[in-house]
Amino acid sequence: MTLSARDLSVRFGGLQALAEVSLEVTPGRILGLIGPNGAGKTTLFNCLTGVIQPKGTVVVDGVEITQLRTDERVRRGISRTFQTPRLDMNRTVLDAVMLGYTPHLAQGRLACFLGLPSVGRSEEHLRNGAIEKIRLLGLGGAAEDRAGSLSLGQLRLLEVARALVAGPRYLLLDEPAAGLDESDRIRLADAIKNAAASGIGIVLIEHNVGFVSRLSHELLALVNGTVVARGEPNSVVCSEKVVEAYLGPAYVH
Ligand SMILES: Nc1ncnc2c1ncn2[C@@H]1O[C@H](COP(=O)(O)OP(=O)(O)OP(=O)(O)O)[C@@H](O)[C@H]1O
Repeated sequence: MTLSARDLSVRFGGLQALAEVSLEVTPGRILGLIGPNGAGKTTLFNCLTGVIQPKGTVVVDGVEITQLRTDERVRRGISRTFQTPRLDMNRTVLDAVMLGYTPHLAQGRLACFLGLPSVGRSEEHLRNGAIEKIRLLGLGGAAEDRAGSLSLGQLRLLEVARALVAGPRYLLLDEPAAGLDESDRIRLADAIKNAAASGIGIVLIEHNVGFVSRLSHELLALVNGTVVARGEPNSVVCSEKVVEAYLGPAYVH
């Protein structure tokens, strides 16, 4: 069981946004993805989720999915959040989170997805599942509020809840901690750890190197579309190329 990308390359005109990038994440593991602005982190997520068709291959649990559409990849167990939350701000928080079920509903596989004998009971199960995730992310008091009334940090938490209701085996989080205060950051960290402990493989893009290092089993560092370091978090953070990318050559000994 693995989500793996092999030799992904993407060009935007003259810009090499990704150059032969490979990664692997297995159930229960957290892979942190770091790198300065423009390094290619979101582009890599776009390749894994089908927003962009790269050169190279993407394989989930032994099945190549490189040519599959985004919704088909969700049904194969890959969910994501966006750096800038993509939400209808007029919906309630609960309705927005319930949209996470949509790819499963579209296939009429809901009863199967929920493990239910009949679809008759499914609406209640859907709501309960969504409410559980909303509470987990600390938004329980806001379930019936308009999404538009939430802060940007809370909208990011809402996106995590929405991604979780889809029942992913692999969860891709694009800067979920940006703009969160300390208590929300702790709640988010707990939710990520719990998701991993439940067997979900997680890829976490994060600029806060301390936050991502503490949470991740492994880090992968990208600079200008190229992998410059990967492995145990402390060794990646201290590696010459990562220090140079973040602080400049003057800081490299
Ligand atoms: N659709 C696009 N068309 C042209 N260039 C793009 C497109 N998407 C991304 N880029 C460029 O590709 C490079 C990588 O962008 P990407 O958003 O993947 O970086 P990132 O590491 O996620 O950065 P950040 O941390 O700022 O979000 C950047 O130079 C960006 O300007």
